Order: sequence, then C-alpha cells, then structure tokens
Amino acid sequence: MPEQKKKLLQVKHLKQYFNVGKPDELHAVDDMTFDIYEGETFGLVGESGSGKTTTGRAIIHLYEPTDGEIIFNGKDVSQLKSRKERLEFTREMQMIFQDPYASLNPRMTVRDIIAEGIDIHHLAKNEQERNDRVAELLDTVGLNKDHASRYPHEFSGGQRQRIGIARALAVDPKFIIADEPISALDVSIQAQVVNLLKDLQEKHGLTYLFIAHDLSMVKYISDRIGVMHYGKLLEVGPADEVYTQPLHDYTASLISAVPVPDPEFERNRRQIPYDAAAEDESDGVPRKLHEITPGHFVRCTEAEVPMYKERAAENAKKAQAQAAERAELIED
Ligand SMILES: Nc1ncnc2c1ncn2[C@@H]1O[C@H](COP(=O)(O)OP(=O)(O)OP(=O)(O)O)[C@@H](O)[C@H]1O
Repeated sequence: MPEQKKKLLQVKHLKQYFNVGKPDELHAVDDMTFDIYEGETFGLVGESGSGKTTTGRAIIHLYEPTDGEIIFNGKDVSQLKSRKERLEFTREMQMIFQDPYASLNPRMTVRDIIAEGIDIHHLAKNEQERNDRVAELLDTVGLNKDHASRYPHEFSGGQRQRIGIARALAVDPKFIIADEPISALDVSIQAQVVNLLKDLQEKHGLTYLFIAHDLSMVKYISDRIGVMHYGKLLEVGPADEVYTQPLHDYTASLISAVPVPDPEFERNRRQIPYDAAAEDESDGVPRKLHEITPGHFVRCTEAEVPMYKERAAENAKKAQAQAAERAELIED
C-alpha cells in the first residue's frame, strides 16, 4: 500500500470505555492503533457489538477518548485550540449514517438538510448561491434539483442515503466516515450507492473509513481492511490479501460465513468455527499487531510470529497454485 502517502488519520492506542453501571467498565474500543492514508478507503469490519461504530464516533470526536490519541491532518483532535481549528475539523470530517430514515430530520426540506453545513460554515454568500450549491449537490448524487423543496418521507431508502451523502459533501470534506451506509438498503440498491461513493472519492480526492459487517462488500470498496473483535483489531492488511489469504482464525471464520453466489464454491465451503477462547489474553503475555508480510498485520504475541509467517507462506503458495489452475482452465 501507499507507504509514501500521507497519513491523513492516525489512531494511536485508542481506548473508549463506557461506564454501564456494572463493576467493570465496558471496553467498547480497547487499544486500537491504525492509520488511514490520504485518498484510500479503509474498511473496518466485525460482528455487531465489536466496537466499529464507537471507533467511528471517537474518531469524529463525539466522545472524549478514555485513552489514546486521534491525529487528523497532523493535529490531535482532543487538543484543537481555537474555535477556528475546531470548526475546520467539523467541516473536514463528515459522517454518513446507517439509517437513512433516522438520520434526516423529517421536518426539514431536503434543501435545508443539505445546506445545514453550508450555513454553519458560511459557505454561501447569499440565498441564490446557497440554492445553486444545493442543486449542484443533488445533481452530483444522482437526484433532481426539483427534489430540494420536498421532505425526507417522500423518498426511498436509497434516495435518502443519497441526500445524506449530499449533506456530507456540501462542506467539501477531506474525510468521510461511512457507518454501514448500505446495510439498511435493498440489495439491488446497495451496489449503486457503493459505486456513487467510489465515483465521488475519485472526483473529490476523498478518504473513507467504511464500516460494515459484510466482508465481501468491504473488500469491493476498500484498499485496506481492518478486522475488529471485542474492541480490538485482530488483523489489518491489503483488502484482497485479507480476504483471500487471511491470517487470523477469526478473519477466516468471518469469510467462511459470507454467502458466495457460486455453487462450486458453496459446495466446497467449509464453515470455519471460531473459538473466542483462543483470544483469551489473561495470561498477561503482551499482544500487539505484528507485521507478518509487508503491510499485513496480525494481533499476536511475539512467540506466535513464526507460526503466522509460516501460515502466510502456505497461504501464498495456495493462492499461487489456484492462480495456475485457473490459468490452465482458461487455456483449455
Ligand atoms: N454510549 C454507550 N454507552 C454504553 N455502551 C455503549 C455505548 N455505545 C456503544 N456501547 C456498547 O459498546 C459495544 C460496541 O458497540 P458498537 O456500536 O461500537 O459496535 P458495532 O460493532 O458498531 O455494532 P453494530 O454493528 O451493531 O453497530 C457494545 O457492547 C455496545 O452495547
């Protein structure tokens, strides 16, 4: 991956604990460290409750981290000094939400929803400029400028998600956190919204954190993928490699759970059970993300590194053999 590229976001040892009234705090995010490079899409996957949304909300500074740092564009988001700096941060980082029904105010027109950020950041000189900008944004996301005076309930789920995307784009952000932006949509609409996000990324040089539980969709949109479980990152690497040559057993079990529209694959598919007890860290031996092959990390102890290196070599051999087999099939 683009090692020479600029790190737009650095998450360092992020901890986000919630006091849920029990003796122990809930460790929703527990020592997460990862970077996101400018212009890339980082896919964050994991099962429900693994802490993906909490990570996104911590990054956009809806929470004060329990511990750790979030550095955006070189600045610690917890240490922004002036009002100007804080305002700039709220403009540059935007969020798109899972539920396009709950995230749009039903009493506001589409125009006012989209223009909210334009107003806050004084990005239009007058009413005309504001209206023109909204019309342009509606066009950008594949909606009609006549839609501006309507209300959210008049739109389908996919259209509402497009309105949410227009609202995020309105302030010319650098970084967008898309929190399960397609999981509430019809399958037939999902690809359209993903393609729109991809097009916008190219046109506007955007950087994405794309949160999802479905690894197959994340693989399609992401450059790199991070796999999360119980508040921790277990594996990080290039999207293709994590998907086709997973190192951690948990990642392999997630992939084996994804239905694939290929009868041959389905017949041979083996559901890989995952024993979370393997993740028991109560032995006190320190674990962290170790780089096993260039850019591909797995959370483990120092002693486990050779085992993972062997696994990576086996995976690569298998992938090579499969590629050769495919090439032979094509020749026949
Ligand atoms: N504000 C909060 N107060 C207390 N606990 C919370 C809070 N927000 C999240 N949690 C808990 O933190 C854990 C992680 O939740 P989070 O929503 O981040 O997971 P997720 O991976 O995004 O799941 P989902 O896919 O269901 O949205 C869960 O156990 C959740 O109940």
